[in-house]
Amino acid sequence: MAALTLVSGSVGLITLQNPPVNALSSAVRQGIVDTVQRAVSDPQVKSVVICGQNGVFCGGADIKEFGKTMLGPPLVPMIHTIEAADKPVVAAIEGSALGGGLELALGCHYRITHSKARLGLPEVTLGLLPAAGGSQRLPRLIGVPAALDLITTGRHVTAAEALKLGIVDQVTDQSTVEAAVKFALSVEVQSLTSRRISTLPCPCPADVDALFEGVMQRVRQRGRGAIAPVACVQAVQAAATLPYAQGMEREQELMATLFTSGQARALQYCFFSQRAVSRWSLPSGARWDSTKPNPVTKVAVIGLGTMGRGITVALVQAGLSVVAVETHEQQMMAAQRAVSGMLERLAQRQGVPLALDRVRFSTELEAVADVQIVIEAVFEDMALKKQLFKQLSSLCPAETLLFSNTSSLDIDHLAAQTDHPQQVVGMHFFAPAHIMKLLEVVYGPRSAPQAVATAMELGKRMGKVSVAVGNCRGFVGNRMLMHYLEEALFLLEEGSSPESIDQALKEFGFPMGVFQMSDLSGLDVGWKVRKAQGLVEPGQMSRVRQGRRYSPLGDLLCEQGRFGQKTGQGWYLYDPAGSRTPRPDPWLQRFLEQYRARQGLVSRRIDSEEVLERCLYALINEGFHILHEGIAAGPEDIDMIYVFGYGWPRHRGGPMFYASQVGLARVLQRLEHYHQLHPDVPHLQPSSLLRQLVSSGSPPIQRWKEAIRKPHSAL
Ligand SMILES: CC(C)(COP(=O)(O)OP(=O)(O)OC[C@H]1O[C@@H](n2cnc3c(N)ncnc32)[C@H](O)[C@@H]1OP(=O)(O)O)[C@@H](O)C(=O)NCCC(=O)NCCSC(=O)C[C@@H](O)CCCCCCCCCCCCC(=O)O
Repeated sequence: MAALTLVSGSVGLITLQNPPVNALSSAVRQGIVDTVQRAVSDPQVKSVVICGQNGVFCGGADIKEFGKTMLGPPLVPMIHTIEAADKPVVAAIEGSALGGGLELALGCHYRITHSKARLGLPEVTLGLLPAAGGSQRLPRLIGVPAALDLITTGRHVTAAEALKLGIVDQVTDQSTVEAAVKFALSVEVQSLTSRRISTLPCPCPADVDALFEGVMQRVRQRGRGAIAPVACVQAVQAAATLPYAQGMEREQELMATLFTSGQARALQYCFFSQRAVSRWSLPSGARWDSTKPNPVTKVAVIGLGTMGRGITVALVQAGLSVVAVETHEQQMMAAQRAVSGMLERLAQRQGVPLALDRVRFSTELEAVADVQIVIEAVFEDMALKKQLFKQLSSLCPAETLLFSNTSSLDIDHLAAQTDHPQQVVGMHFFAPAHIMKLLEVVYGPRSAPQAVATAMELGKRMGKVSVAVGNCRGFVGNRMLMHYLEEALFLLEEGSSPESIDQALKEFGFPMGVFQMSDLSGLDVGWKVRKAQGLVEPGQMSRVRQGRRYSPLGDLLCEQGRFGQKTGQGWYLYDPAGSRTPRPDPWLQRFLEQYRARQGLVSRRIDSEEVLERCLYALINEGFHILHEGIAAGPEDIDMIYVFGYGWPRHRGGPMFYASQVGLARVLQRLEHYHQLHPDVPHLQPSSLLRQLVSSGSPPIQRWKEAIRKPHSAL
């Protein structure tokens, strides 16, 4: 909806009314068309200001309408009518002007912006392009290079940058609407000829062809198979080379391809899922909207290795006071230097004051006695963590929350060491903890809802996408990953190579393949976990352990001291040790040949389809088990964990969304096929939830939750 009022005697003020972000739903578009028509034909109105209700100009087209029958007036002619008006139209931008919102503002003759507003054309992040004239008007207004940057990255700019680029005409710290009304009064009699952006020529640099070639190459590389950035470049190219009307035709043509694509559906699913996971619920029925988090100002971090340092930095950046504890003097000094350096670099990069005074370093555990939350980040060793939780329980007041940064250890065992198990929650950060967006918040059966609410809120303050998950071995992310890794090893045994497996996964859209990833994180990490599980038998080649197929390949490499990048050798060669560029290793090829010969394995050719099916469907199948057990509340939770923590290509929506796009029946059929071939691999046996969903007609992903009847903790 939109309302028209007359202000200051001659200004028609149009207010968009569609909370929370004034998205351009069909009703809003109709409201704009009606109010603009009334304002233009009203002789009392000499100029027009368009603003948004509640401090937000407009968040763009209503994404919820995509995929449905489009009703109401279309955006393009609506914006053309505004631009063609013979009375000056001023956009008063507060909060956000994004996507169609900015396109609407570009159709206006002037733009006045509040200093705290953000502007941008983020359509590419939704698998689209700015198709309400944005791809044609923005380059005409700010030039091709700057427009290419904004449109292909979707990044938001501040009001100050928007002014510098020439997107807006004025920035104000005061009331934007008042400033816009004043401005409108001042331009009522001025000519509008040079203010209609669509009529302007598109300023191009001399080497425009080379520019497009370079940008196209970059977006293809960065996009890892995403089609929208490529279409964005093509649309801007049309602006640079064609008259406006033909450019618009090209914009619409490119949009038509994107609009119905699977990638757009996946990216829009990610947009809503990212927001949905903050609305957590527990099997007990406790929920985000009925549980208040504790107020938090001071947090302690114990253990200042790589993870502890990253967590400390993230907390300081969130504005919290931090007590950072490392009981070994020398390690504490090294950590202090490292954390200070990280904070200094971040302050410099972000142009904000250095906040070193918010961290106090200590070697005394007693220093944590007055904080509201303790985050334990010591070495991943159950005995060590148990002992620490026992100490913390006697040291801290009953109301202190005790969080453990663990990637796989049982939260219930840690809670059992304390007098107040309801205060214990797991916080699985991903390295580097001050950069990676994902946080798994792990609740046990005894965790209090308030403790979970506080952990989720803390994650949000640190800028994380926090996902609440139940307690089980590996939680959600690592539990699924285990089968992905195992399948990759089995494929090696059967004849594949690290290079061809990694290549297939990179072509799928992962930033790196499974073997490159293992080399980066260190092969010794998994080795330690397998040792703790009793799976490692030094020097042994047996391929059945604990009653199921097992590949000792990783253990054999570790026994040779090949731990990956840090030792210069792993699945690849790194020269010098610590270098990040993997090179195929002829030694490994010989080693695999000898291994297969000793095991009596006949090598066969394995294509990329099999690599993807075996690795990804094994991972997805575990996702269905996790959903069935209630460890994750819904498929969105799993998908956001994979998109934000494991490099799953966002344009494929996450593993569970991908399964829904491939078709559940197809996934089930392929799993059945591979399980028949490999009956000693239990993780290839299709989950009963998958079977149930297929037999109920493969409902859309939004309706899977209806099939999961009784969620519960696995432990
Ligand atoms: C705006 C924000 C920055 C605000 O952030 P904040 O943190 O304050 O709040 P939240 O993000 O939590 O959001 C609150 C709430 O609002 C929902 N929401 C936000 N934005 C939208 C939106 N645009 N639409 C709908 N809903 C929105 C959000 O989901 C939250 O609700 P929830 O219940 O989920 O908690 C921030 O929200 C933000 O960044 N928003 C998105 C901004 C954006 O990306 N905008 C671009 C939208 S796409 C667009 O504008 C496209 C246009 O360029 C062109 C459209 C032309 C269409 C023409 C179609 C032609 C097709 C032809 C094909 C024909 C094919 C054929 O059939 O042949």
